[in-house]
Formats: sequence, structure tokens, C-alpha cells
Amino acid sequence: MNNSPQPIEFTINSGGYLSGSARVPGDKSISHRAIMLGALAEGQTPVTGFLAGEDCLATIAAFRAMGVHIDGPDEQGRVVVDGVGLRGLRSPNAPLDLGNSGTSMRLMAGLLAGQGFDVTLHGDASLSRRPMRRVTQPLALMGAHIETAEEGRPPLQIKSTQQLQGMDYALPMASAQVKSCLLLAGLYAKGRTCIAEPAPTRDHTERMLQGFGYPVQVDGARICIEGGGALKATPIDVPADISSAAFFLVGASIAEGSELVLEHVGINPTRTGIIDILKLMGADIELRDRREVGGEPVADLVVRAAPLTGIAIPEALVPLAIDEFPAVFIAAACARGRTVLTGAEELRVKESDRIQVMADGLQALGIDAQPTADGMIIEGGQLQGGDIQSHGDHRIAMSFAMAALRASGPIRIHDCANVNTSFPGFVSLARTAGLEISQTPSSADTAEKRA
Ligand SMILES: O=C(O)C1=C[C@@H](OP(=O)(O)O)[C@@H](O)[C@H](O)C1
Ligand SMILES: C=C(OP(=O)(O)O)C(=O)O
Repeated sequence: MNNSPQPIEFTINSGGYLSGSARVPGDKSISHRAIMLGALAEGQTPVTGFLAGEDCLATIAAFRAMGVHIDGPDEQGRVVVDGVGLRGLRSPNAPLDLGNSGTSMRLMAGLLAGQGFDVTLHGDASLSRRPMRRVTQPLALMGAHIETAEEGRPPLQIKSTQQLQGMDYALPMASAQVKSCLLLAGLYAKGRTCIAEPAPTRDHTERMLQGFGYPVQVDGARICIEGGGALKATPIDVPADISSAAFFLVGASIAEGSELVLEHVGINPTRTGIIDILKLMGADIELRDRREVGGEPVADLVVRAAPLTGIAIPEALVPLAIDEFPAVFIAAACARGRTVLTGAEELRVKESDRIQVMADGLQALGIDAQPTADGMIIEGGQLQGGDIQSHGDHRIAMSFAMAALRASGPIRIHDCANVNTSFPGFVSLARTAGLEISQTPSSADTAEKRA
């Protein structure tokens, strides 16, 4: 985990294009869930394609600290989880450090709320600023006892509770993390837990529970689970993360002469908002060889450069592309005309305030980008070179790296160490695809200093 990140900077020369083929690392959401459900299952869960990024490694470390034997990940992303069953976790000796990962903290809050032992969850400076009442309040309705720091921020002190109660709950915001948190608590609850979503969000938890043989009833926007069952171990094949592919979809779309194949990308319909948004802007993206892998749809994506036009982004697509907006904003800056995003206030409570930080960065590169309470208005134009503050947010750093393809001068991006939370190997993969990117200190220096 990245407790004292090195001050890593990216420098990207302007111009160029992307070509060849690439497989980006495994899906972060699915990798977290594979460890969590594998740990609670009966039997051994073999995982392939696991994302060895710091967020998912933090989830592995947390379950090891609760007595779960986990082998890996090895170089090929293979992990084997020896499940301990729903009642087999042990009280950890120390607070669990979840690093930068909101997903780990919110899902684990639900999973641990009914365990019958005390446990504390904490994380880095960014995670310590993120709102947790969205999970602690509904969990309290189920009978959980969780104390937070001021204003509902982490750390979370979860007190021993033997038996939660099922409930009916309407989510106040479209959040897969809150939905998943409550479904995982529902495994430990008496009776049924039903969650109603205001809009569809990623459904990996529902799919994977079913893959582990645990019934989940999905009726439109209402998802129900009955407590007291059992999970049976099953192999998980993690597809490449569409959220990581997104940087390359944007990069290849904006850089003339690009043609890039992104292999084995997860195209679960609750995640493909980025493809829909880019296509509405005029992008040339083809889905080849669609197939299903372990309950999740997958395809190879072929993307070619195309002239983009600004659009009003349909609000229904917002939850389906929630992590991709930093990249979408770069596409909008390179498009002809105006792009307007509304209904995306959730972007303000991610690893950084992604509306403000992206607007600041775009303005630093000479683009007219006006932040609003719930989105942004961007006038496409000529990007200049310049300095970008990523505020330690991995997706901000990777998005501005792609902007260099269309900038008139080099771009230097500060505070990039957290790219390793979701995309280890980003710099070398981007370089292979054609981006003239370097990082300081170099990865070799960084590895030496950490050793
Ligand atoms: O459930 C998940 O794995 C995630 C849900 C989303 O968060 P919210 O539920 O807060 O929208 C997303 O931003 C995050 O990267 C991963
Ligand atoms: C918001 C993100 O992750 P998390 O909430 O897990 O920190 C992200 O990866 O963009």
C-alpha cells in the first residue's frame, strides 16, 4: 500500500498517436469482490486476471489480517482464496488500512457489520475525507453499530453485532458501493434485505453472488437477498477494466492516425457509458468477438481516431460512466463545440473533487471549462502544454497524460504515485501504444527506494 507515496511526476511530449494492441489490467471492482466473496465462500476460489493494483492489494491484506489464506497475485494475476465461510473470519489484531480505496471501505463496512467482533477501517488522506454516512446510516437501520470521525468521515469503528435485521431501503443516490455494502450486510441479516436504486449502477456484486450460488432476486430497480445462506467457491476470470481502457479510448479517438485494439475488456452494460458517450460525440469504436467470461460480458475494442463534436451528455449515462468523466472531459476539450455535463455531483466526492480538479487542469491548458454544482461546461479548443496538479487522483493523472496527444507543448503532471492504485504499468503500456511519456523518479528508482 502507498502509505508514503514517492512524489512521482509524469512528463508527456506533445503530439503522436496510439497504435497496436494492448490488454489493460484487470477490473478493479470485480477484483475486490472476488477477494471478498472468495473469503466468505466455502472452498477454494481461483482467480485469474486479478488487478495487482494497490487498492485491491489492500483488500487482500485486510482479509489476510482476518485469518484468510490467500496466495498471490503472481505475475499472471493468479490468486487463490481459501474461503472460511460466512462465519469464519477472525478478529484482526490491528485496524485495517484500506489505503486509497473507497470500494474496500464501503463494501467491507457492510460485510463486517454483523460479524460479532470489533474492527476499525481506515485509509489514506484522500479516503479519510470521503463521506461514509451513506453506508453507516442505512447499516444502523439494520442494527449495526459504527462510529465515525467528524461529519461521518473515516475511520469507521465497527462494533460487534451478532445479528442484523433485513430491511427495505431506497438508495438516496445512484451508488454501487452503497448497494453492495447493504447486500453484503444482508448476507448476515435475519430475513430479506431489499434495495431500490434510483438509477442502474454496476451490478458486479449481484452477478458474482449468483456465481457463488447465492440467490439474489432482481426485479427492475429492486434487488433483494435473504440472509443465512452459504456461498460456494467458484473460479473467477477478471476481464480487463473498461475504466482503464477509457484513457486509451479517448487517447486514440483524439489523436489523428490512431488505431488501437484493447483486448478482453469487460463490457457489462452497467459499465459501458463511456463507449456510448464517445460514440455520441462521433468516436469510431467497434466491439469485436463479444463473449461471456464467468458471468461477465467481454469484447475486444477497436478504436480509431475520429473528429469529435460536443454534446449534452444524457444524465442516464452518468452512473454508467461515473469513473470515466476525467477522460470524457479531455475528449470534450478536443471536440468541436460545447459539451455540457449535468447530474454528476457524485464526482465531487471521489478520490478528489473531480469537477474542480479537472476544470482547474483544463483551464491551465487554455481551455474554457466552467465547473457547475453537478457537472461542467467545456468549450472545445486548442490545448496548450503546461503543469497539472492531479491532487493524487489516479484518474486525473492518466486523463491529462492522454491530453498531451493533442496539446501544443509538453504536459507535466504532479503527484502521480496513486496511478498504481488502479493501473500498475500505465507508463510502460502507454509508451508501447505510442504516448511519449516518462516518469520521475523512474520506476527503477522508485522500486529501489521502496525496497
Ligand atoms: O462498486 C464499485 O466497485 C464502484 C462504484 C463506484 O462508486 P460509487 O458507488 O460511490 O458511485 C465507482 O466510482 C468506484 O470506482 C467503484
Ligand atoms: C472512485 C474510484 O474508486 P474508489 O471509490 O474505490 O476509491 C475510482 O477508482 O475512480
